[in-house]
This record gives sequence, C-alpha cells and structure tokens, in this order.
Amino acid sequence: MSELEPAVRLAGVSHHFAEQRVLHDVELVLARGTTLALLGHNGAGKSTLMKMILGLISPAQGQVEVLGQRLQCGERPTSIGYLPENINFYDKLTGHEVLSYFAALKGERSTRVSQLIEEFGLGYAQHKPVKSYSKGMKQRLGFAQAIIAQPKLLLLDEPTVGLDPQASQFLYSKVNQLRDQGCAVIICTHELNLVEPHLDVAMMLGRGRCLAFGSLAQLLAQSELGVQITFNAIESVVSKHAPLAEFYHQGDLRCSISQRAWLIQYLTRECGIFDFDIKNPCLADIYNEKMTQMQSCNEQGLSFTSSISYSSNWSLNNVTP
Ligand SMILES: Nc1ncnc2c1ncn2[C@@H]1O[C@H](COP(=O)(O)OP(=O)(O)OP(=O)(O)O)[C@@H](O)[C@H]1O
Repeated sequence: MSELEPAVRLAGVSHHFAEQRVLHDVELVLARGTTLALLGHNGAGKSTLMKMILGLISPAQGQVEVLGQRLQCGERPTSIGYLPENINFYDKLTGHEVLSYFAALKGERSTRVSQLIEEFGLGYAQHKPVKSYSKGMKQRLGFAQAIIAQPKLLLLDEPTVGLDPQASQFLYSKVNQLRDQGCAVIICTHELNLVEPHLDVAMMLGRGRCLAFGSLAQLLAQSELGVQITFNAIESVVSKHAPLAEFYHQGDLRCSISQRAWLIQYLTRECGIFDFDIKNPCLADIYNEKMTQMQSCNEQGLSFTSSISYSSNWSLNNVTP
C-alpha cells in the first residue's frame, strides 16, 4: 500500500435498496491528511456512502478504493476508525473495559487505554458502567474507540450530537491533530457551523447525487451568493461616488465574490473608507442555496447537478483562503 495513494477513491458509485436509488454515480478522490465534510439532507445517502467506504455495503455499480485497496464484495478495509451515529456499547461494561476490549481487538497496549481515558477526561467515570454515562460521555468514549489504533482513515457520523460546546471544540481539535498527522477524516454532520472552520473540502449530497464538491473557497466561487459590505454613513458615501450605486441594496453594498477585491480597493482608495464589515456567505448559506436549487429543479422536472470539478491529486496546497 503506497502512502501516495489517496485515502478514498470512489468511481461511478451507484446504489439502490430494492427499487429505490439512493446513490447516483458518485465520484470522489480524497487525499490523505484531508478533512472532508459530508453534507446533505436526511435520506441524502451519506450513511450509505460511509458504509460503502467501510466495506459494509458493496455498491451496485462503480468502484470503491480505500487506502490503496480496491474493495471486493464483502471485503473490509483495515486501518480505519469509525464512530457510528448513536453509538451503543454493552452497557454493563465500564468505560475502561470497553476501551480495553477494543485495544485488545486491535492489538494495542493497555497504556493506550489509560492515555485515551486521561485525554478524553473520562478518568472520573472509567470504572463506572457505561449505562450510567451521559450521551456526551458515550460520544467521547466512542470517539476514543474510533482512534484507539491510530487510523489512517477516520469516519465520524454525527460526532458532535449531544456534545456541549467545549466537548465539540475538543473533538475538532483532535480531528485537526489527526489530520495533521496524515489521517484522512470524513465527517458526516448537520452541524454546519461547527464543521466549517475545520474542513478542507465538503461534498454536498442531494437525493443521492453530488450537488457540490470543493474547498470553501471553491464552493464560494461556484455559488451565486453575494458578499455584503456595511459601514457608517453608507448612503452619503454612495451618493458622492457614482460607481457604488449599482452595488447599493437596502442599506448595504452587495457584490459577487469576484467583485469583492475591486470594491474593497475602491472603498479604501477612492472613498477613504477603511472601517467596514464584510459578511461572506458561510457554509450554511451555500448549503441552503444548493438544496433550494435542487428542489426547484425537481419541481420543474429538471435534473440538477452543479458544475463540479474533481482533482485527482487534491491536496492541502489547493486550499486558498
Ligand atoms: N438498509 C436499508 N434498506 C432500505 N433502505 C435503506 C437502507 N438504508 C438506507 N435506506 C434508504 O436509503 C436512503 C438514504 O439513507 P441514508 O441513511 O444513507 O441517508 P442519510 O443521508 O445518512 O440520512 P440522515 O441524515 O437522515 O442520517 C434513505 O431513503 C433510506 O431510507
């Protein structure tokens, strides 16, 4: 297995359950050391895609390659960590026993268990049965279990559900640490604000199709959403500088991403305005735009797939701020 191989390669992956098609021709190349946010509405096909990467489901069509291994029917890839949605353990076991079990299963030493218990702040409850754990404690235990064997690919299904804000920040700091060590991470989540600062690329699925893929900068560039610029006494500045009139809309200046640099330069150089607020569209705005476009295409009986560019050698160098 070469370290240069991408962590995940999906080629033309489609799937159906009985008559229902749940994935349509999905393509993905995910480099190592990259965090992918897998987004989509309920029933979009995210968990099905995760299960395919785990080797739990074989696609009806297409190929799945994980860490350089092309998965054949029923084959499970190795070096993967997985945190399922709504994780449940045998609840008469203590937290320490649960982690010891997974450590033994994966050939890890008992010192790794103590290290994770300490790191995840579960020391005070390690000898209590899991049935006495809160949702957040179970989630932390589940995350510790997923990374116990230092995986090269980590899949997290709704990892922050039930976590308090500090625990979510801690989880993402661990994700970033693993990513920096070369682990590829796939996070399936509806908590877009939480994942936004930590993703390298996002894939948006809608009714089993990939609606958008790319870094935040690439998604923004593909989007038709505007940038909003606000400052004091805006009306009087606009009235004195005619080129601003076309951008003025209900008390703000609105422009496209591509016009943003020009407009800022104009405000500073020509108008002497240096104190302004810029609101760029966030991940949730882009997500809502894609979902709305998909719904309106469906209502009109059209098929919606945005222009998606995939890079076969996608790396962190491709991320522009
Ligand atoms: N084992 C199964 N048998 C039949 N249908 C299934 C099965 N698993 C999933 N589906 C269907 O496939 C579609 C996609 O489900 P999936 O769980 O992948 O969606 P999801 O994007 O993860 O949704 P959510 O955000 O609600 O978790 C849904 O319509 C679901 O009902």
